[in-house]
Amino acid sequence: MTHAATTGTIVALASGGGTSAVGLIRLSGPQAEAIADDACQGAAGRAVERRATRAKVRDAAGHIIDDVLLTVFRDNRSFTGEPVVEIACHGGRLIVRRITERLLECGARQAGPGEFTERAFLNGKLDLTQAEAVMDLISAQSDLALRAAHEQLEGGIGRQTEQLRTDLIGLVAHLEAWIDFPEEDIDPDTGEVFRTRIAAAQAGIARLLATAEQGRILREGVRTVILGRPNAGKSSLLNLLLGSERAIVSDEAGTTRDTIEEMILLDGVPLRLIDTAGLRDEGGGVEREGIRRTLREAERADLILLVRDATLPMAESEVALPGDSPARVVTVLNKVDLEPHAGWSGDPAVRLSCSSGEGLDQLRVQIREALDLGEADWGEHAVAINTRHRDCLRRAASSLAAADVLLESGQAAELAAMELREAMEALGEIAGKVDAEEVLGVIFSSFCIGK
Ligand SMILES: Nc1nc2c(c(=O)[nH]1)N(C=O)[C@@H](CNc1ccc(C(=O)N[C@@H](CCC(=O)O)C(=O)O)cc1)CN2
Ligand SMILES: Nc1nc2c(ncn2[C@@H]2O[C@H](COP(=O)(O)OP(=O)(O)OP(=O)(O)O)[C@@H](O)[C@H]2O)c(=O)[nH]1
Ligand SMILES: [Mg+2]
Repeated sequence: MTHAATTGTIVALASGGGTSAVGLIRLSGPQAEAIADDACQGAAGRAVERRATRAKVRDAAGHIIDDVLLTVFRDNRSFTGEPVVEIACHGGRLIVRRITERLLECGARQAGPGEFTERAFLNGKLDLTQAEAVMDLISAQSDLALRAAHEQLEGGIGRQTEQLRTDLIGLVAHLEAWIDFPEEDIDPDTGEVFRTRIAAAQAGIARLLATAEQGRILREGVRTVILGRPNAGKSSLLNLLLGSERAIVSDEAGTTRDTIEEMILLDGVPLRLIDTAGLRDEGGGVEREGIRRTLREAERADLILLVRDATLPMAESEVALPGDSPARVVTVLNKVDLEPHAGWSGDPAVRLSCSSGEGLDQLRVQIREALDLGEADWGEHAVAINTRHRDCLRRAASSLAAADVLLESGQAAELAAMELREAMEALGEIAGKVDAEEVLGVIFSSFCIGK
């Protein structure tokens, strides 16, 4: 989102950029209706609000640019919370360009990235987590990701963090009143009561933080790295899981030189599949660089599919996994359609033939099990925080921990109050609501100081 002051009446194409049956151009700002009237001979002013109205957009010389449907949103009842006019035109590139140019000529300016949503935020229609959810909705690649984005758009995360912040406001108010007005008849809660309330807030933060991993998976996919010796069938496995011939497969060892990434859905869970260069000790130049990249991917993996060749004895590189990756591992014995090597030993999770597809269902089951994505975690109310929320929550958690230590020592109430305010501020950043006046409001309304 832009952070420049957002003023004036902005215009932008709201629909996709290519050629389509209909394109949607949005105008938002104080002059939206007047500008649309200029371009459409008063049709916007005559339109009933929120009702599609037929109109013609004309250029300065009076020539028709297009036959359109206008929708006028008045009294700030709109997505952005300010006057909006939407123009549904024919979706040709030239038509869209000419209409946009005409609206610019009539006094609109081109919107910056995210500026409509930014205005919705500034006008209080959305909090920051909801604005982020709009972006998540648009980029969702799976039904689960969509559901999580909808949950966030409904205000789930904003509500939860605001509740935590409200609890802290009460706590800070109480603590500061106690510090500032020791002679007043304020119930001097003992440090223990304060600390119990801090512990409750910490538990709430921990619950939200625990969804970060799920949020990352929803947004980026499970990093699934396909490892194995050259020619084991790694690229064949990528292609099989994808259902298309994405990677080059050949009987020449060392075919894949650089990593290849593709997203797939496994029972609705997004996996980012990463095909790698085969691991072996010899080889030089390009191949060695390929192996270096493979090792780096292995270190960052959530899941490793270790592909072994059933027709060969186990190689040195297959005995131990490279590095000390924390990833789950599923061992796949490939080429089971061929005569197995007599000396093959081990207990693979899956016996697979990339050539025939035999064992693919079993592989899916094993991946699902290795990921341990219980149904409950991915159910209806999938709240999943993003990295910005995580960073704010971590800051809040460390301030709360500091406040707790100070209160435990029993003598640094002022410092503890400062830490609590820091925690509140960090929480407030999540929904974009930071307001120091609120604490004062609570002090004076609930404690009647100076009566
Ligand atoms: N034509 C069109 N379709 C769209 C959008 C849009 O801006 N225009 N949206 C853009 O993302 C999404 C829908 N989101 C919207 C959210 C709020 C309001 C709105 O008019 N809010 C008013 C009135 C509320 C009501 O009557 O329910 C308000 O909040 O005051 C409109 C669309 C997807 N589809
Ligand atoms: N019979 C049989 N051949 C297979 C199977 N899977 C792969 N192959 C063959 O094995 C050879 C190597 O397959 P690739 O998928 O290119 O192997 P890779 O692990 O990606 O190899 P590099 O990229 O060189 O590391 C090709 O000739 C494949 O057709 C299988 O299940 N059965
Ligand atoms: Mg390959």
